Amino acid sequence: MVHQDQEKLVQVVAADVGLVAPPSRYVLSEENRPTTVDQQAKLFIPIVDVSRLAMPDDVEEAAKLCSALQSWGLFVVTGHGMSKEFLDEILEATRKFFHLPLEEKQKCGNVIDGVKFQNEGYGIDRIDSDEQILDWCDRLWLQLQPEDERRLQFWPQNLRDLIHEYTLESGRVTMDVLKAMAKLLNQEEGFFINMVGERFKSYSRFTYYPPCPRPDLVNGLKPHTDNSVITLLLMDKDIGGLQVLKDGHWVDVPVLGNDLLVVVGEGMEIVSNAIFKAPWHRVVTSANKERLSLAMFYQPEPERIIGPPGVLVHEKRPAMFKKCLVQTLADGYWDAFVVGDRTVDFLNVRINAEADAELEGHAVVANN
Ligand SMILES: O=C(O)CCC(=O)C(=O)O
Ligand SMILES: [Fe+2]
Repeated sequence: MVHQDQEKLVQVVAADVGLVAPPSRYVLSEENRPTTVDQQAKLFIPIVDVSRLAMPDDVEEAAKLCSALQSWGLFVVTGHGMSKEFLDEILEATRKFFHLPLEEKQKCGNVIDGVKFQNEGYGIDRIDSDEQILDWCDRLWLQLQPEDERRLQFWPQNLRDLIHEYTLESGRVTMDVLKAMAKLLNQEEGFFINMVGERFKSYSRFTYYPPCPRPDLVNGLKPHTDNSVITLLLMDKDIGGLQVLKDGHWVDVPVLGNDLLVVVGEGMEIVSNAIFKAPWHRVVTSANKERLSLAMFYQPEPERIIGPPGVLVHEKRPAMFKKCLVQTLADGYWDAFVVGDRTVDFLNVRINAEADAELEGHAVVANN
């Protein structure tokens, strides 16, 4: 059975004209409210031109990538080769989908026959208990790759061709980033790509954040790290909301226009032996504007066992994680997400946490 509130769309809750405050199910306890931000740091969010990363002699761009990954775990991507028109079309089609009548959207619903919850499809994230504080967002979650495993019945008609094309384009950008990250570690460019395997999985999460009468009381999306090797994020061009935790302070990620954002996921943290770290991030809402985002998550083949590779393990940097089946990480992610934990901690995959803390800022990377 699913939780009784599992089919309660936030968009429907938010549409109540008399609503002056969110229902208690969404209200965070005082200490967890998203009220404090570091106003200065956002000016320093790193920017990397992916088209330059492919140039073997572009030492400057590789150095920027290196510093971005080590200090933030995310960076703004320019030079990705996707046109403004194409990205606008995706965002517009996404907006159109979320503005469809509820019955239309529910044709892609993620609660099957009122009794079974699944990740794939349109709805809200999984509810496990009455105590769980819910996020102020609805989302459409789709599996994109491998292509022969797509379940098109969950793909909205108006988005199908666009999603297909965007999968190809964002896959290209992701592979370029993975190649450049491998080179930073003095490995050949296929190092991470081979680790994810040919039949790697990719998923999209289209998230819709309705306006909230009291943004100070709720999470648009709770603090989390991503279940991916890397995530490629396309965000609303009109309004910000994403925040990243940097050195213990929440920092606003600015509106990026046509630029994308790469976020390191926990999978990368494991396969880089914690040289690259997955940042905590969250989304805050606005009182008068809706917001959209589209995240693409890349994960290794589910039957693979991943762990820190031998070449990145040595006396000074012992293995920071146990070996783990990718499918176990993927399943554990949702249990961890519900309680606001990281998967590697929730599943006890982390070892050598102390060694990791000591090595902070002393990662071994190439200086080419
Ligand atoms: O809405 C956003 O900007 C971020 C979404 C996100 O973090 C996610 O989908 O994992
Ligand atoms: Fe995320």
